[in-house]
Amino acid sequence: MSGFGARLRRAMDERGPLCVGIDPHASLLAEWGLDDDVKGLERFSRTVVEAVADRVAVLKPQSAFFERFGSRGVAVLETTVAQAREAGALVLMDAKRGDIGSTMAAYAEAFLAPGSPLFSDALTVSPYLGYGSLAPAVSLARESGCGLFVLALTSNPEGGEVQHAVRSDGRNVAATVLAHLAAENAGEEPLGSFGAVVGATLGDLSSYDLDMGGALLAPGVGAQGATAADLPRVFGAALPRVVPNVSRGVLRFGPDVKALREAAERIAGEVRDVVAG
Ligand SMILES: O=c1ccn([C@@H]2O[C@H](COP(=O)(O)O)[C@@H](O)[C@H]2O)c(=O)[nH]1
Repeated sequence: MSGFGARLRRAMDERGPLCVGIDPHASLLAEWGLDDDVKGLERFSRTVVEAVADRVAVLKPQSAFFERFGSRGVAVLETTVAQAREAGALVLMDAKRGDIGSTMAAYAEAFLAPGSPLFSDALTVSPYLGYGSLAPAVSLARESGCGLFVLALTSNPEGGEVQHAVRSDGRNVAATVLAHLAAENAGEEPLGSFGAVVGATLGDLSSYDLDMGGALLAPGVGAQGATAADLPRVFGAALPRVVPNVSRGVLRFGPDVKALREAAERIAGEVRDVVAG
């Protein structure tokens, strides 16, 4: 199996760069006419996989919405990951794990060790216990051919108080995370396996060096107010490495499989157009 960066590049080239989120909010379950229980969760997730897993590059289950139901919700998450991978999508597990190194090693095994029930192509992680605390996840990802997406500049307005904080060397925290990622990806072609999460909602990011060799997961398109048309202004020359994420902006069209598919294809088309210039 080739490394995650190479697989992601291939998927983006073949299918377009869109990532669709599987976020079974209680409000969406209700809108879909489903009960807010494990059966509703299972039906919701299976429907999203059926609608888009054979056509988008990446599916991103949001672990929180599955964990909400305890072990039975996590069992649905396991099945969802397996079904999505089987249908040909790369699965990015959005669990935003981050802890001291020894505990981080266990989180990494949960999601990135081949054969683990939640084995995924990539995992979102938080560097806010110090970038070095992620080392066990970086090394297991390398061994397993998986990827990481490290929170750098998140899409929420509260993120700036931590991420824009300026260090004693004059560089801010987010720029430091991006510099660590550039080092991880050095020499990896055509795309490094260590991506950054950078919100599509953030406006002009030209003061940051986004040329860090990996993909930029860009949440915020749709329900958080960003559009495909914003992407060139936000990401500039890094645009060909951007993987925009849309969750509610697609999911609100369910439960009809055709309507979900059309919504994803419409946004994928808009993204393709802006990337093509
Ligand atoms: O900075 C971040 C990091 C992660 N997310 C996650 O992406 C989706 C966004 O969902 P929408 O419905 O498209 O708003 C969700 O799972 C978040 O936890 C993010 O929004 N921002």
